[in-house]
Amino acid sequence: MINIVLFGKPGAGKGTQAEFLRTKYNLTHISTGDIFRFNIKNETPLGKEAKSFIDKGELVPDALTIKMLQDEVEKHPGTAGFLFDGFPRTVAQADELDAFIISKGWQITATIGLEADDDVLVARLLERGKTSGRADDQDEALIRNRYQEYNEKTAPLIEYYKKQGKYYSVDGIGSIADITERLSLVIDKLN
Ligand SMILES: Nc1ncnc2c1ncn2[C@@H]1O[C@H](COP(=O)(O)OP(=O)(O)O)[C@@H](O)[C@H]1O
Repeated sequence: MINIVLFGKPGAGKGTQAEFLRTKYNLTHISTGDIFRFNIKNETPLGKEAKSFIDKGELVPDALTIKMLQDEVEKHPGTAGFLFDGFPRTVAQADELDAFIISKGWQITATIGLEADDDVLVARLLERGKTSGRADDQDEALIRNRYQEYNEKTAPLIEYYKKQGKYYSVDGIGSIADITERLSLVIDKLN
């Protein structure tokens, strides 16, 4: 069992890289952003609740997000491991994830942060917004708000995982293939 948290600011490339890593290491990919978007599209009660926060560039409240994550994990018994993408995003979520994973007799193997400058990332998001249909990528004010949320609530997780000796940083600037290679180098050394 190998459980990896893919970490990074909005636009850092988590989703793109998760696609490759999922296949390469046979992991179950859980993207909280994708699950929220799926629920919003299908107008489920969870989607309706999450939408009001996402539309403002705010984080969805912890209780809702944590419950959703746990439900998703429970859907995959017998998996070789999980690739968490977009979760945890707050210290409370990280605490809950630790407790939940430990209650299953597992552990978080590593947190890998994809690092890049804000200017590069904002440009990437605006570019993505032209084709993704994601409203939160089309408005620079919303993007800035997501960075503020990141800086206040998510950035402290770097120290959180460093203290546990589980934080690995990877340069997120370069070709997609180069970055996959950098991530693979980290993952291959874990076992
Ligand atoms: N773990 C989480 N906790 C709270 N809100 C979340 C979480 N994951 C996703 N969201 C919400 O869904 C939005 C989109 O998520 P995601 O696609 O992962 O974003 P990004 O491209 O900004 O990294 C976030 O801006 C946030 O509102």
